[in-house]
Amino acid sequence: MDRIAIVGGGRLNGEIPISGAKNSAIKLMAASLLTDQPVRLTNMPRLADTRFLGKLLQRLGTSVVESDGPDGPETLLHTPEIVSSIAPYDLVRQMRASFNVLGPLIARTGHAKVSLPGGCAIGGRPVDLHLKALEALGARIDMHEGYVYAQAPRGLKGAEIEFPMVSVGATEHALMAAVLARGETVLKNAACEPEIDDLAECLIKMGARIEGAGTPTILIQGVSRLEGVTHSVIPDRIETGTFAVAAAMAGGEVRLTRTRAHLIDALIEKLEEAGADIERTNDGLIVRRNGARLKAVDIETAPYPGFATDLQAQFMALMSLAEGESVFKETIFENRFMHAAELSRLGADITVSGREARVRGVERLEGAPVMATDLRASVGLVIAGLVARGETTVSRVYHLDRGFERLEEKLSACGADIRRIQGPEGVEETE
Ligand SMILES: CC(=O)N[C@H]1[C@@H](OP(=O)(O)OP(=O)(O)OC[C@H]2O[C@@H](n3ccc(=O)[nH]c3=O)[C@H](O)[C@@H]2O)O[C@H](CO)[C@@H](O)[C@@H]1O
Ligand SMILES: C=C(OP(=O)(O)O)C(=O)O
Repeated sequence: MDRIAIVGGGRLNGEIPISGAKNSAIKLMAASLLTDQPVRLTNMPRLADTRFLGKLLQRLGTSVVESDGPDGPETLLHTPEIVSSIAPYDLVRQMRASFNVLGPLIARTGHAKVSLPGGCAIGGRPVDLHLKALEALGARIDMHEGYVYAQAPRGLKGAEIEFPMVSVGATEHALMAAVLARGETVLKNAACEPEIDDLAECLIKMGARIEGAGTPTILIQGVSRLEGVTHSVIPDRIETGTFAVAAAMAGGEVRLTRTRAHLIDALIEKLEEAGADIERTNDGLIVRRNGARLKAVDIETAPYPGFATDLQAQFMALMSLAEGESVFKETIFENRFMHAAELSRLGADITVSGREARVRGVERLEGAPVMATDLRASVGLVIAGLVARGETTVSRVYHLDRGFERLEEKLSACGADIRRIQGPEGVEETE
């Protein structure tokens, strides 16, 4: 099992190119099942999650070819025929987004058997909204022994679907299924995350008829088939935000490139309120902090364009050294404060009560062994390690590898003292 060791104290100075968004790439990969033509995804992040999903797609009949193109890493996905409509437990349990193959499989073949998903353990994470949306589109759903069985022998039919709460995954799932359904579908109270816009943009290029993606109401006119496409994955806003927080934490000056500052407006507002200096550029942003201690600010997570729950752990690490007390309210997932206990091992002063955490800024953190509990929590610990005195070792790095491409390399290039300690060969720990 690999660990990451960080010796804290140095500032960060330099440039970090941002990769394609994990949470977009994996949905786009699933969407490639909707056509029998080749789908070329450029600006692809190379991550454990994209690798896992590639394995699942291969099982379903997709050829998956990775290469390096002029715009960085590419993946060519081609599913001339669905050879299996079964997504087995072993390939779905590791990552939530694997479940999103269900809709495309039903849309393409009229039936599917997909294991209930895994993913970060940050709350109950049911899939009822996904299933209700598919039922509304005419699929018959049954559940046995951890598997969802879906049937729509005469194809899917457009419907009006109003989500009782905002769900990124359910919105994407309904969108992917509705593009090949007969007639019109209206999605109300849809999620507005940039990854949904990215998915819709790709589907439109494939011939889908979609209006309103990125707003709470999405209108879809079903078409009978989709074409192949070349599509560049949107920059990863969570990686962008993570490095922005890391720079604000360590101090110095870091230029984030190949990204878009507006994707993290809510975070930028909070970083500025805390006292960091942010400059928006044509291809990203520059984050500076020279000397002065940051001030405590409060955070409440919310669906986009609100403060992203996927940046909450990183910001908590930042606030652990700020002057004053900050209150964190986590409104999306009921169990997403597991990093608090690990940050406390480094000397942070944090009290968690239900969905609220109070962080009283301390003068310094001290390095210690800590354990990653989920993807974003683990990078929050790395950020804390960047400033903690002495060495911090983060174990269970497989969480980190799900969503951060070449993290050590990118931080080292800015002067961080960070290295991976390889675990014994042949031992790959999974969730
Ligand atoms: C792979 C991916 O893109 N993951 C992201 C996606 O997760 P994911 O798509 O799983 O998150 P959702 O937006 O669906 O979840 C939001 C809330 O809705 C609840 N819910 C969701 C579906 C459902 O059928 N029933 C239900 O009750 C969830 O438990 C949660 O409390 O959006 C989250 C919220 O921005 C991010 O933290 C994840 O990084
Ligand atoms: C929670 C995340 O991923 P998943 O939904 O796959 O668990 C994440 O990307 O932060």
